[in-house]
Amino acid sequence: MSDAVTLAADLLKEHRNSIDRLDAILVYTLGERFKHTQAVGKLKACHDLPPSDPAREEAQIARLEDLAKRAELDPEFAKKFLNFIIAEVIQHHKTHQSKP
Ligand SMILES: O=C(O)C(=O)C[C@]1(C(=O)O)C=C[C@@H](O)C=C1
Repeated sequence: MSDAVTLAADLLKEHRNSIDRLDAILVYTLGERFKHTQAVGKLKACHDLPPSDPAREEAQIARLEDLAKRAELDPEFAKKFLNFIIAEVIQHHKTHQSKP
């Protein structure tokens, strides 16, 4: 193998190691987030509160778009990602509320 090919292979390996480490952080972070939203779901079910809170979501999206810009992440992607997670949380809340 030429030096250039070896170097490229080493760099690819390093990037993939970083990607695997960051994917693990994402999964553990999401796990932590879902623990909190599960607790919120129980509170909402106990106190007859609506599963979704559009005003809160609006504030969260605005904050995340700002963070994304600072982190050099596409703000549209950040928004879609948060909306995807929140939609899942709302489904969990609804499931809680439908249980007697
Ligand atoms: O903060 C709440 O009230 C939640 O239920 C949590 C959460 C979220 O996942 O961040 C989910 C649904 C709401 O519409 C707003 C936010």
